[in-house]
Amino acid sequence: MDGNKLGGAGGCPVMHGSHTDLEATVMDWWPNALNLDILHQHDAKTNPMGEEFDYREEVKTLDHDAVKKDLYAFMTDSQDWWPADWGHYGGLMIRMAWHAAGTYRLADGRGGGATGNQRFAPLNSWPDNVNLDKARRLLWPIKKKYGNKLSWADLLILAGNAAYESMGLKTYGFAYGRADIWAPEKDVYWGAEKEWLAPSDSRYDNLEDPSTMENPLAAVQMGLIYVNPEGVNGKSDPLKSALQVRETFARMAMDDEETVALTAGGHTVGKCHGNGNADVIGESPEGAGLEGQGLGWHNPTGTGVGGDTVSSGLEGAWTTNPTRWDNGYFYLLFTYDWELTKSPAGANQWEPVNIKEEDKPVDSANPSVRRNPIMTDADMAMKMDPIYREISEKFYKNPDYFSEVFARAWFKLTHRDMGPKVRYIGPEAPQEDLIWQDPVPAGNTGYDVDAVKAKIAQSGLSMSEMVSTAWDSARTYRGSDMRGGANGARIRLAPQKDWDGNEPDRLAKVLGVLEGIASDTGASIADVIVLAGNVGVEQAAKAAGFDVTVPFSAGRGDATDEMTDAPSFEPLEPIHDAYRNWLKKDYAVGAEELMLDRTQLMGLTAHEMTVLVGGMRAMGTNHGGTKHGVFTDREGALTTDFFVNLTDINNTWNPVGNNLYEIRDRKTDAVKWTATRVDLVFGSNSVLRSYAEVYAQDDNTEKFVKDFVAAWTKVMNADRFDLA
Ligand code: HEM
Repeated sequence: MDGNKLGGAGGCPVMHGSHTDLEATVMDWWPNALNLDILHQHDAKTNPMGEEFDYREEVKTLDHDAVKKDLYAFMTDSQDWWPADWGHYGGLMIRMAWHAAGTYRLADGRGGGATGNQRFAPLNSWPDNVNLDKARRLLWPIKKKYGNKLSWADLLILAGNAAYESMGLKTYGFAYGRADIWAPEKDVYWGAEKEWLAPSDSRYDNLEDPSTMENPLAAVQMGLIYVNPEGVNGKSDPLKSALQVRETFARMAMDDEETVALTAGGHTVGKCHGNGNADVIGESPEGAGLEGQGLGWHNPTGTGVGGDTVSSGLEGAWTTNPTRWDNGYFYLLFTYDWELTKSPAGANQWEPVNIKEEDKPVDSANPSVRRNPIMTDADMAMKMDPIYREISEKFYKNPDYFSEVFARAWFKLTHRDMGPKVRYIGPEAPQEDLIWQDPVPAGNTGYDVDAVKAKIAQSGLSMSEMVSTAWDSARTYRGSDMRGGANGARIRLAPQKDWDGNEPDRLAKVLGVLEGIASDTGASIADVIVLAGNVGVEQAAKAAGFDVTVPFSAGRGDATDEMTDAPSFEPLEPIHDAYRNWLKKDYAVGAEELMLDRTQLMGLTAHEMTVLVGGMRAMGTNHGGTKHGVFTDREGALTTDFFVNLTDINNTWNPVGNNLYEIRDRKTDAVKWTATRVDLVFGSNSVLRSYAEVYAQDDNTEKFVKDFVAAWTKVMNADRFDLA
């Protein structure tokens, strides 16, 4: 091994000559291995605050009024090292907040502004985030002043809100509660390209049809937040841009009206920066030298800042008064014809024909000069696409309506990934129920839990029916945007009730019984579903010789169809745990990756996933009505048989097609059981096998039952933010 691989022959005792191998990981040698690391990111070891620190409690002691006052003053306190355009940092702060929130995508709930991930790679160095490093650094004195009481994640969004307010918009509200992460995320898939801004083509089956973009991606090119401002693959054509804008915003759960409001409202203030040569700009923060101290994109030409700034490469403001919230965007868009031109940096942009001198904005650094306003290709789409045009005209005619729609869409953009309203903290958190928050009414807590459990036990439902229904109800939860879960009992409603993976006929029968018990006892259906699962688990533990009571807290509520934005629940369908693939008989190679992905979204560790799968197999709760994967002759007992049989050296494992395996006795060749591909991963992957071995050991059955009950309880309560 080359002992100097980390940096040559310098005298630094810490890094040079280190024997730590930072380059070749297991994943590099065996790229098809399961990357369990995604389950263990944001480990306590990366967190400098320690486990006792609870940001969500700490932020309640923050002096909100003082922070707001400081932020308003900050907006017009221009610093020489990065001067504010027109003496106002509003545009820059809003772009920063939008880029923090705008990475959110509905398909997997990942991305978004709830973690402060913009501080880390790759986002801190994305080509689309050029010079947002300056925006965050400008905010450092405020962050420093309020310290642990104010996370970066909250501050980035709050700064965007304060910027709008200081320019005259009445915002819809703001909620605190975004705890910072302390290391780059490992689980977010941003695309397979190895080159920044590689052409869009590889992301789409058909570039002409934006709906064919690879899921869960939402941005059209690697390193962009959404679409290319110069047009599809940099080729100007507003109608084609419109199609991409529509698809990418839909993937963030925004409809056409919200999309027009956001684009127009975003570009009502601030400007594009491209007054120079984009080719000479230095490395991004992650690649820049130590002397950059975390800042990148050094611009060696002119002053390199202020009027000489190069960010996107486009140059100019969209409106006549770019530091004021007004209707100027639509005024200019509709008053003038626009022609395609080039910015000083050579980027495509649109400029007005024969614009009146007084409609031109003044130069951002020199108020004695007026400059042409500009539009990006996406802005032109707001006028050229017939659907967008109709909405734009409506906004143009009714500025108050525009302001109202924008304020709500901005709130949704910046809060959607925070989960239910009960998680909002602070005096500006709006009280109104909004459908995208997945509202659930408070549930009854004053009923007799033991009486409900007794009725369930006597109902004639099988253990498998009880456990499967509770699991199916809870497993939609994902920690990436805190949606789904057992609360609300949305498994009774479309679309969940019709998902193949929920076996609609069985589900309807089980729900019929459980709904009857709910109405007899006053418990919510959501609670009864979970209690039924708990009864099943307790019975299974008893059959294995253990008396356990699964912890339970009452109070889940029952949502209605009117409270459910059905289309936005579709992405929660559990294809990721491979059940649907299984039912559709295309049980793909790679099902274990899908299971891993789901496990991560549910917030479970590899160890919890192992005990849950082992326990579910022991209880015979397979989906699809099959018996595949039941590794036990004692079905229905919460034993460690899954692990014992999986690790038994007297067994052989033989593929029998469609990713099924027969388990045979090595000596007699008799078939003992059948398993799925996902089951076998727990015996073949070296890490998962090490966990399986723990439970296969003779003395660890009691530990297994205890660990299973803990993991089960975690899943059933993952969405109970009201208990926090
Ligand atoms: C339709 C998709 C969008 C495209 C293609 C787009 C494109 C751009 C580009 C090229 C810039 C110039 C960056 C620079 O050179 O400094 C920019 C700036 C900006 N964008 Fe967007 N944008 C989009 C949507 C939005 C949205 C939804 C918002 C907020 C709601 C927003 C807010 C801003 C702001 C405030 C600036 C000005 C930054 C400054 O003054 O420094 N944009 N945008």
